[in-house]
Amino acid sequence: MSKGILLVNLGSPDSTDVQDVRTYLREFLMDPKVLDSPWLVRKFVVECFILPKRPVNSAEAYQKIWTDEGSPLIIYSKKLQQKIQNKVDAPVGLAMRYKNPSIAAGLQELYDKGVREILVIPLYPQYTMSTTETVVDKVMAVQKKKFKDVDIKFLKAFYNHPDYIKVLGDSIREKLPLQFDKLLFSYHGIPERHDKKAIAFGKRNNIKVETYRNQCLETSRLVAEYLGLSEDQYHTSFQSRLGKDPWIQPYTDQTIEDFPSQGIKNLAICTPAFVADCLETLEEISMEGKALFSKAGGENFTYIPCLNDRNDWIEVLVKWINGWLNQ
Ligand SMILES: C=CC1=C(C)c2cc3[nH]c(cc4nc(cc5[nH]c(cc1n2)c(C)c5CCC(=O)O)C(CCC(=O)O)=C4C)c(C)c3C=C
Ligand SMILES: [Fe+2]
Ligand SMILES: [Fe+2]
Repeated sequence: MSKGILLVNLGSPDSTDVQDVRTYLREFLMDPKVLDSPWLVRKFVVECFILPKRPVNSAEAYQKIWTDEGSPLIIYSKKLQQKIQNKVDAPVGLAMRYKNPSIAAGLQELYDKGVREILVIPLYPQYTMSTTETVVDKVMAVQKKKFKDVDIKFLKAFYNHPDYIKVLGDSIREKLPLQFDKLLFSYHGIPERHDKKAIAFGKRNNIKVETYRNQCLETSRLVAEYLGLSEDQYHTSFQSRLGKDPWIQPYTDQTIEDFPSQGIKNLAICTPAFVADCLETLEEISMEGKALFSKAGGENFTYIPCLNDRNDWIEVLVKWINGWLNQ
């Protein structure tokens, strides 16, 4: 049976127009694995409280990072796909969980090439319901509807995989200034409730489930160990919270604001929940985070880019893919 690969990332709006941002946010936030309240409550909250105003602010934020070629997240994901395609002997597709290119289109393209066995690679190092799980749900729903004769496997979360830790560590070492007071690992946050649900699921099914927060802490610990950093040289925090519910802590914005008063004036920051630079890294951290730090009295702020299309990252993905292709 012919094998193929589907890389899946989160997705971006089709353009920075408010209306395109609104449709993107509607699809994203109506996902029950993202806003996990009952459908009617979710619909009410999204349509009445979020969609009237947020798309205007989000569109403005997207305009700051958008390039002539489009959204950085999509551009880096396409580069990743092309570079991997040049190195593996099987079709490599690309899809986004929200908006375009859709998961249905990605699967269709592979199907049209005769592929009947697919390895889906959710481009998220850490597993949680709003990352890997929603990709699995969507792929399986489309498979059930349109591609019943296709066998699908998923790459596991790789937050602690030695190959990933090595490339992440190397990418950080290359950009880490000689003098820095703290290296901050800032991960996308999630509501605390999502981790509690994961724990409850583990207990019900008598299996060990690592919370998303613990996976993030473990990524930081392993990278720090790889780089030979002591505990007081690095810290972990969580960004991008939405709504009034408690999200996993500590929060990145508060952490950045508090650092200068603790004598941390030279800050380096990396964002390992994202394999590709995107709105959350380029605008929220590299621009807004830097401004917050400087306003609070910080002096030097170094943003360390995501893995994007680095050659060593491509080599790792190619190694994992070949491992599956040669099974
Ligand atoms: C990397 C992991 C991510 C997790 C976990 C995650 C959870 C999560 N996100 C929202 C709400 C929003 N996130 C937004 C942007 C965004 N989120 C991720 C990744 C994760 N999200 C990425 C890569 C991006 C950037 C996309 C891009 O086009 O560059 C946005 C949109 C922007 C905005 O309006 O702020 C929202 C909204 C929730 C509620 C959530 C967990 C429940
Ligand atoms: Fe998000
Ligand atoms: Fe954000």
